[in-house]
Amino acid sequence: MKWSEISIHTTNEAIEPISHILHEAGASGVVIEDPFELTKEREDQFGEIYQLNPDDYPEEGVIVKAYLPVNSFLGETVEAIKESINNLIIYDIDLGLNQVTISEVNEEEWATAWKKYYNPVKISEKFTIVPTWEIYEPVSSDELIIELDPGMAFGTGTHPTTVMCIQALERTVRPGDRVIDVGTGSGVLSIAAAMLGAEDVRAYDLDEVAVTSAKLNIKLNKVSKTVTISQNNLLDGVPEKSADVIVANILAEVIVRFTDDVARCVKPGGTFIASGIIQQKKDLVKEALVAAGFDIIETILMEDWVAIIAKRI
Ligand SMILES: C[S@@+](CC[C@H](N)C(=O)[O-])C[C@H]1O[C@@H](n2cnc3c(N)ncnc32)[C@H](O)[C@@H]1O
Repeated sequence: MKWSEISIHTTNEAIEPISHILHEAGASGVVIEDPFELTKEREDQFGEIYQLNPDDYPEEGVIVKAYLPVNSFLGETVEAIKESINNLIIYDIDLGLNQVTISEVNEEEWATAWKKYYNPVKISEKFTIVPTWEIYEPVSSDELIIELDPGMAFGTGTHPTTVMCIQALERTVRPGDRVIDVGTGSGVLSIAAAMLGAEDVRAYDLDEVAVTSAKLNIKLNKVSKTVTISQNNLLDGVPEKSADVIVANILAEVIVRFTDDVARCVKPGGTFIASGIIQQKKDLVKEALVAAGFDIIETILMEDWVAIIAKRI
């Protein structure tokens, strides 16, 4: 397996939570480079004094390093790590410089390096995800094919959090439904909803890169008549009771912050599909959903991730 090195220049205070985030993201092990180590005198096992190379250490703060497996969703893993680290500000943790770098390949090469690990993959009963640069012959006539080039946006369609959303959409969306996709990334969930017969799909993302990527993919999959993409913060400004189904593959911390808004925007009897939740945060999200007026219908697990299907009372 190939590994990519991720380094985060941060503070002593953030070592513990960042190490935790890296472990949760599947890092093989975490190394801390703290300049304090340079001031200690060390003896090796033969009694000789040895010195560390100061070039390996930052002048200020610490560097937390870890290795991540190179696979088709490496880009998504790195984006999720960055997002989780940025979220630590909510807990008043000083992140210092908060510089995240990926080594071995530079950022530009890295944006395309994952492509060779990204192949056509059947991710649910109906859907197969096909990268735009691959030639794919459908296996059956009722197979639904989503062609994707996520670029730098999250959403190759193969990440467990996305796969669970697509499987849940497949069981939930009925022809004629109005669907809202919060945090659309590459647009993959909106495309799936449109292909399942939704009449109107609104896709929102805060990130401009995601909006551009989603627009391209919507066009590519010929669902522009059904899907509208806008740059928007969560459900800000969305009219009440405007959706039969709302789907959000976003972090647990973000989901709990906007469950009341989801309850406002979904019709009574409508469905909320929440994903991007790590196992440990499952109960936190369930409690927030129940408090906002939802019944929990189903909890789906895939690897360390959880998706929750909830119905508006
Ligand atoms: C985990 S990705 C999911 C992408 C895609 N929906 C999927 O399932 O593969 C989360 C997306 O949410 C977006 N996002 C994060 N915070 C947001 C916010 N406050 N409002 C809208 N979008 C947000 C990110 O830019 C990112 O594209």
